[in-house]
Amino acid sequence: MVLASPTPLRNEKILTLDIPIIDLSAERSTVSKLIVKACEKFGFFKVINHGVSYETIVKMEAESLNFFAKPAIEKQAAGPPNPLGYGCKTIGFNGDMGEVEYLLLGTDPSSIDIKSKFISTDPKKFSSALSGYVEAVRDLACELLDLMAEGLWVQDRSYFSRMIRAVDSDSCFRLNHYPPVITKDSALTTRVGFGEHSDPQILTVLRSNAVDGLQISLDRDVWIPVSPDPAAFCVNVGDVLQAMTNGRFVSVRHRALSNTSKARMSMAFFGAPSLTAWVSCPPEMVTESSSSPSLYRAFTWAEYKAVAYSLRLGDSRLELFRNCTHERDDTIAAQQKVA
Ligand SMILES: C=C1C[C@]23C[C@@]1(O)CC[C@H]2[C@@]12CC[C@H](O)[C@@](C)(C(=O)O1)[C@H]2[C@@H]3C(=O)O
Ligand SMILES: O=C(O)CCC(=O)C(=O)O
Ligand SMILES: [Fe+2]
Repeated sequence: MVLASPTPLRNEKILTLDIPIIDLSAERSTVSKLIVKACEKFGFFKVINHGVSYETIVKMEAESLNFFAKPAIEKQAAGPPNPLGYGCKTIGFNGDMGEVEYLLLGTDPSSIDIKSKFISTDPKKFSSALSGYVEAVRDLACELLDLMAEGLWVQDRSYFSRMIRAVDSDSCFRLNHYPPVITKDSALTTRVGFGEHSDPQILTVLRSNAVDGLQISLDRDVWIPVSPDPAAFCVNVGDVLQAMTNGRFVSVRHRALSNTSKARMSMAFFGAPSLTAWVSCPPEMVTESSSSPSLYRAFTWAEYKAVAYSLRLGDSRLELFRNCTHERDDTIAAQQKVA
């Protein structure tokens, strides 16, 4: 397997080891065990033979390419990202910046139809490509969540997937475009496209073109490049799934660096609960005795989302929901010091 070897940023180490690749056409109980292992160890894995058709993917990719190729003034008509819409370089509302432009979109049919008018000169074509893609990756996300429930011996197999399937689920979709970094002396430079963060939702399903840039961090200042594979989906555990598995699955910090010569494009589906849904563990994940006490207090997705949006991209938010008050107070104090 060919592994990406980008230039490390200052004081950082790069580890060349790839995340697990899981073949979804293999035997179900084997697949579910492998997924659980990957979510515990890396919080990330790739899936192949995932069942999403090539046609669905290329249609969406073509729409994304068309949009980002437009003149800046036309792209701005789909902005600003408050929080949905087109954004360039600014990420969120608290001063984060990156070498990226993006479109953040809702996944419900009415929001897709409304926004498409500002995105494409053929809104029907855009909204059909987007709804087809979103439906396919949502189904994939739900299938993966059911496999996780099976691997964790959670009796209610749709405990996790039901949240994403809800008609009022707050799932969203993001198209990212990282333009090539052009320097006068054509020297090799690495820039941060999308800074270090964890995803707040349940599960992220990401597909990128063949340009590298995605990296994950299991230890501070140590980065593992994820080699790009346009035929696979890269899947990662979000904060809410970490909470719902009582910390067994890890929501791992990741970032995207921009490559010097080629543009990276990624498309990410973030599967989320509905705003009013309560986030809590299935009974199998918690024991009253000391072996697995409940690590996080129950919260609604609306509450968690509000906290996420009030913080910086790289802030640790799930810590603020821990049942152990001392650690939580320490995190708040440390974050207030930095701000
Ligand atoms: C700085 C921020 C951008 C973000 C909202 C936040 O306040 C913290 C989480 C960020 C993130 C990361 C994953 C997704 O790309 C995203 C859409 C999300 O739900 O949380 C972004 C948010 C964003 O870009 O608005
Ligand atoms: O572009 C990528 O590969 C990463 C994007 C990402 O992490 C995000 O959109 O949350
Ligand atoms: Fe992310």
